[in-house]
Amino acid sequence: MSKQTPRKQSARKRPAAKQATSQEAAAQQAAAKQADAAQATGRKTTSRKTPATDSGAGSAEAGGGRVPAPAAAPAPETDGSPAKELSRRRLLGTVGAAGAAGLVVGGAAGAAGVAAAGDDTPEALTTVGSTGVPFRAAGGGHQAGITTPLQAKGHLVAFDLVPGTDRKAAAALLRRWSRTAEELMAGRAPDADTGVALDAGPSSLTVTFGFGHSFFGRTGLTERRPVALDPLPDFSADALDPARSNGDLWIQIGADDALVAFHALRALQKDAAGRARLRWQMNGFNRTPGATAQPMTTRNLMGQIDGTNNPKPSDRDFDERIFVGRDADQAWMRGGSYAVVRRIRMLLDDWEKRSRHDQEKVIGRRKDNGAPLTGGSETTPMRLDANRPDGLPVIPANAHARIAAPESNQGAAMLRRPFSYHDGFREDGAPDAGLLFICWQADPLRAFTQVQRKLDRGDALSPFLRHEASGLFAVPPAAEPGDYVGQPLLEG
Ligand SMILES: C=CC1=C(C)c2cc3[nH]c(cc4nc(cc5[nH]c(cc1n2)c(C)c5CCC(=O)O)C(CCC(=O)O)=C4C)c(C)c3C=C
Ligand SMILES: [Fe+2]
Repeated sequence: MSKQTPRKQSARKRPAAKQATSQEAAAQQAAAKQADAAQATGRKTTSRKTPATDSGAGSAEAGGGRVPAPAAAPAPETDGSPAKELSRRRLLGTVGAAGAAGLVVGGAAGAAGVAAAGDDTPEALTTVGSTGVPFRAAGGGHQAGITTPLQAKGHLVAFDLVPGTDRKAAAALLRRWSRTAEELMAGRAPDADTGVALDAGPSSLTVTFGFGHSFFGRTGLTERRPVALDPLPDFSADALDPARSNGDLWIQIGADDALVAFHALRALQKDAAGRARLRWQMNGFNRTPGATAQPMTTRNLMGQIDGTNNPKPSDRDFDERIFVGRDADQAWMRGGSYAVVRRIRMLLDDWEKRSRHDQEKVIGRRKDNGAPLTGGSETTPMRLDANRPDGLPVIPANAHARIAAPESNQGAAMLRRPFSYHDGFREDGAPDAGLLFICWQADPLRAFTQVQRKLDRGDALSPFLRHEASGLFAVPPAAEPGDYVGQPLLEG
């Protein structure tokens, strides 16, 4: 990894003499300067309003998309073409993606903030908070949270319907959840708000809804259950906890602010009262946008750059691989995707005892910059056929990246969009930490199951992992204007 440049601290310091001014004057001065800085950078000055006071501007359909970066300078490694730049930034988890929007916007805002503030006013360091993602998409568009850049904080939560919740009651729940998600993603407070996120903007919040296999039996919709939701097979390395696996309904929440993410989790849980009961919940995190000197692919808790060879939205076959096509057996899933969720604990005590050289052979890529062991940079394709002078492959035969690659799996590909997790320490002192592995695909049998079967037969990474929980969810397309998520299933 390239060395990071030291962060600028200047805008945060206040000279002692100025601190002595009256609180009121200081507050007025700060407000005026923040308004100036916000005007200069195009940021919203306040963003979270109660529905009663909000005029409706900024609703998800009407401009609730990403707040554009003022004169967004292209990130350093761009190839310049606007289309490629857009797909590069939109691409989650890959170079320039996870924090791209935040970093570019933040960079511009930070610079303007320092210039406008002089040296006595605390300024927002970035505009991460003002970035919004639309909830709705017309014409069978995808739900947010699939191709959205990775966020810094995530919650995964599964619910089971309570006895007596029939199809009609389930529909009412999805309608209520959709309304709440739309409000929150636009930076507005939902009904009976707790106030937890009052001062924050939408912070790239996404709320993504999915249906589990058991949902269909409970609601009398078994004929509408897609074949692709058939349970995943058992794998030899599984040590799954059924209580933390599957579920009737699944929600993925992601945001670049922990309070915004928790606020959404709590609001959605309260919405479910009387209709669905929490089954399991997991908390995850990723790099904070702007934490690295330049946008780069995130790292996992083993220290590897993780997400490099994800399919890219600019790939010819991206949609076909990741999203359900027009010929799907269930029309309500067209434009949707299937999420496989695995809680994978990392045996970090064992892993960290290995030399960097050994760790690199386990993956087949360098740890510092993610480049394949066959050379080049992170984005250089792996040369799986390259041999060392002694005739052995440069990328070992059991290297994780070799075994998982589409070339080794009849072209199978999935979009990996994980969160790391850390739930304290186990009795033996080992961290209870790892990856909330989430992957998206049009057909789980041909993507996740195909690849996991292969890994399960003995890739070099598996001895350092324990799969502890699992779920498979059908994630329908985004709600059309006026609809709620899953309406074509529940009312079709
Ligand atoms: C069944 C699918 C996969 C599981 C489960 C999985 C777990 C897992 N992976 C890493 C770390 C890395 N994986 C990398 C690449 C990679 N992994 C999968 C699939 C699964 N990984 C695929 C399809 C690929 C891409 C292969 C390719 O086309 O080259 C890498 C290399 C960098 C990258 O491309 O992302 C790392 C590192 C961990 C730590 C883990 C479980 C905790
Ligand atoms: Fe992997």
